[in-house]
Amino acid sequence: MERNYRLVLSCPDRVGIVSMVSNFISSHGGSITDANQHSDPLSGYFFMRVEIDAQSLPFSLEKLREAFTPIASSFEMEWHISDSSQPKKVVLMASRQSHCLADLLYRYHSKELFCEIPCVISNHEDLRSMVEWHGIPYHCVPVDPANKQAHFDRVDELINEHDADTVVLARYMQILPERVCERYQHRIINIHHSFLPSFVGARPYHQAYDRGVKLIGATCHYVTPDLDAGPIIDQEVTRVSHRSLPDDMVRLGRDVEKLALARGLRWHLEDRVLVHGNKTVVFD
Ligand SMILES: Nc1nc2c(c(=O)[nH]1)N[C@@H](CN(C=O)c1ccc(C(=O)N[C@@H](CCC(=O)O)C(=O)O)cc1)CN2
Repeated sequence: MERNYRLVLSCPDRVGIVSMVSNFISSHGGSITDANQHSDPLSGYFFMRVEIDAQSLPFSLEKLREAFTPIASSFEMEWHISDSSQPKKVVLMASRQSHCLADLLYRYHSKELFCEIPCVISNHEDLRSMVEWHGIPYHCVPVDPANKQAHFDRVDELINEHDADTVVLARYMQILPERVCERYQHRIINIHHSFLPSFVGARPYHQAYDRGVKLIGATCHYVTPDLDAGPIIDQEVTRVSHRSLPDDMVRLGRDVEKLALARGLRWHLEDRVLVHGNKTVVFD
């Protein structure tokens, strides 16, 4: 597999950004293998993602970062450069529902998702055997409703111990405290089982049934302290009708939840998601 450096940036829009970035790369003999850009007319912000063939540059990733820093500063860029050959460490979290976790474990096991999964954390024992079949450590951290803090302290400790780049809530059904959300800002991904912003919170399919909707959906989003209100990464919908009872919606919803979560995680792993305010630009 070819090794690329991924330069991702956002900054106030102005003439000359693309020219400056491409000239910087070509001046060092770098070869651009993929490039995306977006200029947002309402925010006046510019977004760019460039893949550079690592072998075409005469220096290391660290030297590339050093050389790019003055250019980034001159354009007031928020930016980062990652190495496609380095897998991100992804801690998965779940509760009792298995479909999203099983789907991600399958995609990992079949090497569809390029990442490391150092462990799975759950507040229930139900999913241990499935996870350990994949050779992945399983940490059951029960929740005491009278002392949820202890659960979150242990979760935070485990995430830190495993040096996670990313945390995925695969139908994990506890509301994370603000300090955890802030520590891993834009690195905790959740799958909400509704087409947000409709039906925030618990039991969205029952809310959808009561409302008589003709579409149900799932939303993959970054987690913020405000429940199910974080930047949306991806969504998927499917049709329902008056014949669909809540259990039918739960069954139909599983497929769209899996699809939206897997797509959203892949784009995150490939550094294709840029966050600006409470929205995203996704260079898919
Ligand atoms: N800080 C955040 N935490 C979580 C988010 C989020 O956006 N911000 N998303 C949820 C996932 N979720 C829906 O997708 C969700 C999870 C849990 C609940 C809820 O009401 N949980 C109850 C306890 C339920 C139980 O014990 O079985 C609660 O926490 O009091 C609503 C929506 C994940 N976390």
